[in-house]
Amino acid sequence: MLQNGSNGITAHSSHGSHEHPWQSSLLLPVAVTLAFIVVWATLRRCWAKRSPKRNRVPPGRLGFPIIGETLEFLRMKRENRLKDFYGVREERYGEVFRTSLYGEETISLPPPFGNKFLFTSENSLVLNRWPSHTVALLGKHSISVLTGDDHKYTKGVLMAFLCPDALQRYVDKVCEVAEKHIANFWEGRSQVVVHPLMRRFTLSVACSLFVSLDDKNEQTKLIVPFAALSAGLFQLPIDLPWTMYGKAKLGRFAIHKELDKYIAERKKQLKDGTASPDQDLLSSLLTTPDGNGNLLIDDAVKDNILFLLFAGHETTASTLTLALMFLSRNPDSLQQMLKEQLEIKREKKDGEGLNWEDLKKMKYSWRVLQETLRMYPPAQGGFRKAKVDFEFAGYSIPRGCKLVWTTWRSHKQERFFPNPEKFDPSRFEGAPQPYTYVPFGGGPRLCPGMEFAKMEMLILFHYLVTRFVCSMVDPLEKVISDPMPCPEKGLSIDICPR
Ligand code: HEM
Repeated sequence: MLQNGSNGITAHSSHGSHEHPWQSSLLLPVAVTLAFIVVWATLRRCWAKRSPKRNRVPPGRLGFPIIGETLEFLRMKRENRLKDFYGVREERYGEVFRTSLYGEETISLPPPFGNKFLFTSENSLVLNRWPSHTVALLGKHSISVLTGDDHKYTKGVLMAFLCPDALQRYVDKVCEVAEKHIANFWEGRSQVVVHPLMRRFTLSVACSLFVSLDDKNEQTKLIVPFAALSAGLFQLPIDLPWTMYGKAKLGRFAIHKELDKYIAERKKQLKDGTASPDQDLLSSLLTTPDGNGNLLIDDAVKDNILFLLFAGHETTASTLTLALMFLSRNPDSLQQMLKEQLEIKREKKDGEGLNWEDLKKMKYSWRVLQETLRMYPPAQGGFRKAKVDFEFAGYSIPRGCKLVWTTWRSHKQERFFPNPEKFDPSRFEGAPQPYTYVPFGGGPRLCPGMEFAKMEMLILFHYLVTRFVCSMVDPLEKVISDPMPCPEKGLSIDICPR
């Protein structure tokens, strides 16, 4: 083969002229590029043919083969500039446009009616659909991946555990975890790095309530694997031990190993009566039968506990950290929050904890968190797949086509949130236009942990703002998303007792 190739090239020189070395060295790249273009054009034509009305496919740019526009998307996601990623394309192609993310053509629909459409068409026209490499990390039995009856059953089990009636029973426990956390990691210090501490706190709450795991050493074992899982979740899926994605897979493996232990132990306890079926989420998942009277297999229990521990701590840790950053930068907001929290504290006897009624009074504090979630939503959106061929805004969407909704196409838009770059909790005194404020998603996929997140964040803030005066070490610290938004260096703050 090699010989044939060299003959082909040397045939030129048999005419007497010596070829420049750059001429021969250019032949191969040119041929490869041409082949590339031909394959790419063919693939694009195939896609167009698959759609029922060829001329009504949404316009857009698909970028490079396979990679598509993923690298630009990831870079802008990291820099918190997804507003521009979507904005530039909207300006160029119109409200409904195509891009290519994680190896698949993807259509972006505009808020509010695109969000409404995706949230209300679940199961009839669209299905939830994560990229396959994300599924490999979250697990194929995880609620976030399930559809239809399997999804309904798992959501039912979770909601029994996360509904407001159940949440009221957890307030004491969360207060206890918050008090211990502050005593261990905040009191007696003059400076702390906030984000790792918030991660520790939210993981403690999740471990304690979801799997009754209170032992600090056992909880600590989960911190590194979860950090690896989180960091690799939205990276390019290159599965090597030293890539972010490869490390995330190792993280998942380490978490599953720990969960194997808890499940075996809990099954024993349920059998000998030392644990109850409604003790926590782990017991509920192990003992609640589905419509056919079947119990979940162990892999399904593991995937769901992993997802709950992940979703239940990374998102809230990001929001708590950024809310503290905004409060340090906005003394007026801090004063209003402090006033509200001190009024609640004044009504308490010494050592008395918070209760559900107290949380309802924290209206301004919740607006601070809502505004933080508007400006830096931990979940940038979600993917769906067309279940059947359908039309949207005059465009044909073929069955199997991937669709994306995102917080970034509405949260930072002047027309929905005037002066969108300004931190202004008072904008939540009224309700935002429907389907424009979507940090927790919507429809049947609405985050079931929304009220839980609100409860634990308000409780921690009560203790923090009433006990400490905080100021940022670097007031200009940049926020990056990796994958959740967070100050680049974790937010160092100086603290002193109030
Ligand atoms: C600030 C905190 C949080 C934010 C911003 C958030 C955001 C979201 C979003 C946007 C979705 C929907 C994704 C989609 O439509 O594809 C979601 C789903 C989910 N979240 Fe949260 N979440 C938060 C906290 C929590 C907590 C504390 C838990 C657990 C206690 C939790 C558990 C879940 C679960 C299980 C789902 C999957 C629901 C389903 O597929 O039906 N989340 N979350």
